[in-house]
Amino acid sequence: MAFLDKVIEIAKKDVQTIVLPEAFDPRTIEATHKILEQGIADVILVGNKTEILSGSGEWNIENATFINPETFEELDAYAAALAELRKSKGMTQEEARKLLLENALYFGVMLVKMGRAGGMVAGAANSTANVLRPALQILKTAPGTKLVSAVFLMEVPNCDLGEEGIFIFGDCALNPNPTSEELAHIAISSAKTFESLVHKEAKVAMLSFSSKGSAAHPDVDKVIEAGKIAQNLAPDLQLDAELQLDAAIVPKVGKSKAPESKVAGQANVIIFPDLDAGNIGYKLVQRLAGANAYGPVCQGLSMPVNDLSRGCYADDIVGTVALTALQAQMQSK
Ligand SMILES: CC(C)(COP(=O)(O)OP(=O)(O)OC[C@H]1O[C@@H](n2cnc3c(N)ncnc32)[C@H](O)[C@@H]1OP(=O)(O)O)[C@@H](O)C(=O)NCCC(=O)NCCS
Ligand SMILES: CC(=O)OP(=O)(O)O
Repeated sequence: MAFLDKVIEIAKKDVQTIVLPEAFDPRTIEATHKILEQGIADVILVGNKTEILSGSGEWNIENATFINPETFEELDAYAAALAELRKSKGMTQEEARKLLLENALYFGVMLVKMGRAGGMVAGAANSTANVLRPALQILKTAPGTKLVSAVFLMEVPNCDLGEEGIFIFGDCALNPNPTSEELAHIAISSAKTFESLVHKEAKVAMLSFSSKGSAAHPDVDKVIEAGKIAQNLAPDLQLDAELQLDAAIVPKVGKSKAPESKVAGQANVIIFPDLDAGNIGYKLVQRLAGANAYGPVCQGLSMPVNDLSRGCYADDIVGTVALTALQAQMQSK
C-alpha cells in the first residue's frame, strides 16, 4: 500500500475537521471534493457559500461546512479572544475584528484555536510567511518546544533508499538561517515527526558539504556543533553529523566516507544546514525524481497548521489534509 493510502486509512477511522481558508482557489475546491468523497476529513471552507459554490464547476462540495466571517455569529467573541491573545502587541478588539474579516488565514487559525476545527491547511494561494505568521502568533509553540520548523514528507518512486523511498526533509520552509542550537531542535522534532507519521525508527543525518572532516569551514563547524547539541538533548536518537547527502543515504558511499557511522547510508530523516539548501533540495527531488512532497508539515506548533507550495496540485492538498488530520487525531488523544 502506498504511504499516503495508509495515512488516509488512519485518517478515516477518526474523522477530523480541517479548515481550508483558500476557498476561491480551484485546487482547494477539487481537493475538497476528493477529501469529502473519500471521507478523509470534514472540511470547513471560509467565505460566502453562494460565491464559492458558483465557482465550484464540476466538483461536488455541497457537504463542506461554509463559514463566512461577515455573517459569522461568533465574530465578536473571536475578535475578543484574538485581541486578548495579542494584547501584549497592542492589538485592540476593533483591529482584531477587522483582521478576521479581511484575512481568511487569521480567521482560519482562530477556528482552530477556538476548537471549531482540528487543523488548517493553506498556502496554495498564499506565501509561506503569510500562512505561518498567524499560526505562530496565535497558536504558539507546543509545551516543551522552543522552535517551530517545517518539513516535507517525501515519497520517492521506485527508490529503496531511506524507508523504501520515504524520507522527512527539514527545515524546508520556515527558519532561514538556523543556528547550531536551532538546527539541533529541528533534527529532534523531525525525528519525532518521522516516527509519528511513518511508524519506523528515525535515522537522522545532518547534512553538510563535508563528511567527517573532509572539508574545513565555519559552515561545517555549525553542523558538527548542531550534531553534538542534538545528541546531548536526545542521547537515544540515531543521529549523525556532518554528512554529505550521498554519504547519508547511499549505503556504499556511507561505508566509504563514514565507516564508523551507524546512520550513514541509511538515513531516513535529512536535516539541511539552512533554508536555501532545504527549500531547493526538496524541490529538486520533487521535480526531477517525480517525488510526492507532502507539506510543509509544521512541527512544534501547539495545534496543527500546515502549509502548501503555491505550485501544489489538488492531490498534494488532499495528502497534506490527511497528514494534518493525523496530527489532529494525535492532538485530541
Ligand atoms: C515565518 C516567518 C514569516 C516569521 O517571521 P516574521 O513575519 O518576520 O515574524 P516575526 O519574526 O515577528 O515572528 C512572528 C511571531 O512568530 C514567532 N516565531 C517566528 N519564527 C518562529 C519559529 N521558528 N518558532 C516559533 N516561533 C516563531 C515570533 O516569536 C513572533 O511571535 P510574537 O509575534 O508573538 O512575538 C519568517 O520566519 C519567514 O518568512 N520564514 C521563511 C518563510 C519562507 O519564505 N519560506 C520559503 C518558502 S516555503
Ligand atoms: C514550500 C514552498 O516553497 O512554498 P512556495 O513554493 O509557495 O514558496
